[in-house]
Amino acid sequence: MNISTNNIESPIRIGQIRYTNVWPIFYHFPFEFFDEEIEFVEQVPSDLNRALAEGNIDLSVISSFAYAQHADNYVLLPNVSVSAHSQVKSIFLFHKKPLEELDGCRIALTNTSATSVHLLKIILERFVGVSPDYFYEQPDLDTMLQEADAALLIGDDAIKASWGETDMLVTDLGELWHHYTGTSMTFAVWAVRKQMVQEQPERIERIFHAFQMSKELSTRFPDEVADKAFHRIGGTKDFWLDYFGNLCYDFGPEEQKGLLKYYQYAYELGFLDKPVELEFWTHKTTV
Ligand SMILES: C=C(O[C@@H]1C=C(C(=O)O)C=C[C@H]1O)C(=O)O
Repeated sequence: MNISTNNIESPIRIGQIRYTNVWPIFYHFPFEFFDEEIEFVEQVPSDLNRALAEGNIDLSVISSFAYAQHADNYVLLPNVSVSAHSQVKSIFLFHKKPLEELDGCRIALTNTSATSVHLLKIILERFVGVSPDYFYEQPDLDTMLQEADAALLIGDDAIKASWGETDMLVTDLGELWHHYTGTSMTFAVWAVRKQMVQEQPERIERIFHAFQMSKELSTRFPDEVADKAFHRIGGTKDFWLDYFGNLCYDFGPEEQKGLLKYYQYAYELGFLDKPVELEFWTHKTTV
């Protein structure tokens, strides 16, 4: 398909999460076909969630929880997500005591997340049966644990903290969710403001295909992305091959089922105002 064009509209502002987990979807993005039509904004998930809600960006990878909060205003790009069928390997609770003993204890939550903080609350309240006191903090493990019995980190902060010496218990939230529900978990989705779909349908279609192209190339040639991660972030190339290979970037029926289960629990526990359905962009989308 031809994804280049000439036009005079203002650029579409696209949000990119500042963590390695999204690299496969951005690494081979064909910027050369877009020239000055798009602008990339790189931030942590909580900032992108806010920027998309406020209309400061038009299309973004965001926390799946943030999609649920604004589902009326967004459509989802199909066939792309950041999901895990069990272990996610970059969303960890570091804790000084077993989960069952965290009732009434203080838990520090990274201020960069929306999905994982609610996932933790759902799991602890609904499945483990404890009610800790939560507070938000910058993602620095040492500082967090000075004031808390447990700390939740996501993304590269979690990966780097897991490489350090720690006498803590370390729990992978993707694995724990799978243990209790038997389903996968979707942490991030690609959402577009409906207004943008209405104003620039043709560009959204080309951007969708560009992301799909990047995803396909990264899957076919995993070495390149793993190599870049190894040089930029550290660890070993094998670590990153395993990390990217373990994450699921699809958004098919299985991943949707897991996410809808999460939304249902979030609604039942009062974290969401109303039940949520998934609405996908198609090239025929009208709003
Ligand atoms: C897999 C991850 O998924 C992420 C978790 C998010 C959240 O908790 O809100 C948001 C986007 C993703 O970056 C990760 O950060 O490690």
